Amino acid sequence: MSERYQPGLENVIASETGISYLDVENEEIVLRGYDLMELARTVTYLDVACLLLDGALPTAAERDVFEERIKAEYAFPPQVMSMLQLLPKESHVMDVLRTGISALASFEEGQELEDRSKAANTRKAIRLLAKVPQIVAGGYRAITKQPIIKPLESLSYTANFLYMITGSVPTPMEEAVFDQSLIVYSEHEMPNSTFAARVIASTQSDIYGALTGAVASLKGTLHGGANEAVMKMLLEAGSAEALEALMLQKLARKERIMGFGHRVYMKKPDPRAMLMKEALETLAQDKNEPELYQMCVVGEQVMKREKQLYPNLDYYAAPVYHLLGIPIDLFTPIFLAARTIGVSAHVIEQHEHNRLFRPRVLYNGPRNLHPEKG
Ligand SMILES: CC(=O)SCCNC(=O)CCNC(=O)[C@H](O)C(C)(C)COP(=O)(O)OP(=O)(O)OC[C@H]1O[C@@H](n2cnc3c(N)ncnc32)[C@H](O)[C@@H]1OP(=O)(O)O
Ligand SMILES: O=C([O-])CC(=O)C(=O)O
Repeated sequence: MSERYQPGLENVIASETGISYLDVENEEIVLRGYDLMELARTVTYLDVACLLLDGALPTAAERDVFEERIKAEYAFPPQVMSMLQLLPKESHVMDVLRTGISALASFEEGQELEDRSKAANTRKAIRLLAKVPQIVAGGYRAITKQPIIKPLESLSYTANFLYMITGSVPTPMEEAVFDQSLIVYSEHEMPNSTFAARVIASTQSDIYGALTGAVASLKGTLHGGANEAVMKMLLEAGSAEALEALMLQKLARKERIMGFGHRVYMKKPDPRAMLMKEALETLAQDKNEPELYQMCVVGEQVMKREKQLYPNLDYYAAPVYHLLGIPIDLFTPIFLAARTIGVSAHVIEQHEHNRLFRPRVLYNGPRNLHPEKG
């Protein structure tokens, strides 16, 4: 048995994969052979979803068929939505999402839930693509006692997702920015949530269980939960000067600043953050909110100066979502909705080339104790 122990499994190779790889040295996020940043600038989220599931980019006609397959799965079990409506309004939307995804599993018919074949897992991934955004938007509306907005099939997948959240059909520019954010959130090699999903899938458990585990992982502020924390910090500060002061106070108290640092990029920029920074600049101009962009840039400079830390995706995705009129409580759930396809691809791969995850420990507890007799 290897005695090498890496706390947090830092730099440990946990799996072989053909899905994605962070080539930090060359500042490239490789996604099935493509550069994620190039994909985000040139194709749509559904193209990337197809690429993740099938291993190849679709033609325009194939992408249309894929979109139709998703829309054909828009029908949502009313029992699940009624159940979500019973949850207390204080519930975290990630908990609502966890409950909703878990409950959806019970509505798979026949042997479908237990079928681990690639074809069956792909069908379930497509159903999840259709239904997870409805749990995000509808679940939030359910607990906040707002009317639930049903999907509009005449809208694109991405425009409909935003429409179900805000109640307004997005402008082409809003749709494009939101779509780009979904692409950059879609897949990222082996983050904690994907690892959790693969560990669960490795017992031959089903895709819903694996995704439910990923939701629980992604909720934490050291992972997906950071995007909500970022927006709260930006709103609390309210101006560039106040943000600088707030960050310095937090750093003096040895607190972490959400949206900065990354286990893999470490002291290098997260390319996705830079793309969202561009999107924020464009959106801020369009919405006549240049101060928000300026404030974020100042925050970035402060962290570079004080800690040599760069922003991660969550730092710039948060203000983008804010300007799109999305409530903060939905930021992390949207991350999960976008990541559903990446996690699904990993579950499919895990089931196809499975070996049970079962590591060992470095035991540091006592030994040779005995219960007292009598
Ligand atoms: C899309 C995503 O999920 S990206 C991640 C989103 N999460 C966040 O933004 C949360 C804030 N960031 C962090 O907490 C960390 O950078 C993590 C969890 C993402 C990565 O952490 P790790 O790889 O475990 O690094 P670790 O926690 O060992 O930090 C290394 C050093 O950098 C410091 N550091 C790292 N991130 C931050 C931060 N955001 N603010 C302040 N200091 C930080 C640590 O305090 C530590 O300093 P020290 O060596 O003086 O003690
Ligand atoms: O890779 C990670 O550890 C976290 C992250 O950025 C992501 O999941 O997008």
